[in-house]
Amino acid sequence: MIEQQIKTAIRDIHDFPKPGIIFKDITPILKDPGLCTRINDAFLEKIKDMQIDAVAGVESRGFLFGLSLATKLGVPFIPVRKAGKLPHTVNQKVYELEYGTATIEIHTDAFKPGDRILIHDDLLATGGTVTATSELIQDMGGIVAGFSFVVGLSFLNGIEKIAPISNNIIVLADY
Ligand SMILES: O=P(O)(O)OC[C@H]1O[C@H](OP(=O)(O)OP(=O)(O)O)[C@H](O)[C@@H]1O
Ligand SMILES: Nc1ncnc2[nH]cnc12
Repeated sequence: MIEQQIKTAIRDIHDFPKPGIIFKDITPILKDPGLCTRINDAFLEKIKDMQIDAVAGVESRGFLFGLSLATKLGVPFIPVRKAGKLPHTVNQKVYELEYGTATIEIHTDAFKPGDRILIHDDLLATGGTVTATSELIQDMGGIVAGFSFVVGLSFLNGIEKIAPISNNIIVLADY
């Protein structure tokens, strides 16, 4: 089963990037092309009835499967980047982190108003990053069609945070 295969591949790194955090390292997945293909296929099977016009992937680990999903679906990929990285004109959203704030940006011409967008990231923790992404997409006239994650940390209640935005939430491996 795909969930078990993902969990077997992922390694826990204790106290990274700071004391007390157990970091879910997905890089062993990337060394296994067969597993990457099965992850893509699992997403595609769950996404197929969502009528997606574009996939938005969140920097940086959201780019890994986000682009391959968009390519397989035959739709555009939208890079959602941290402030100052995108070269063309941008719209931006400032959001709260555990301490301080962060800013994400999307190119102003990344999609059309009314487009149905799947937001993809490698991991759902508190849901702060994808909530800010959703708000930015909605401010720009897009519709959040759903979310997809390789990993979910359900003890951080991210699903409760994002469910009011869209109930189409795909998590392949839940902790
Ligand atoms: O649900 P949240 O609490 O918002 O946390 C999840 C986000 O945190 C990680 O990204 P990070 O900021 O570490 O950046 P990276 O992908 O560039 O490593 C992860 O890839 C998600 O984007
Ligand atoms: N525990 C964790 N492991 C990997 N990425 C994360 N992003 C936020 N929390 C994380």
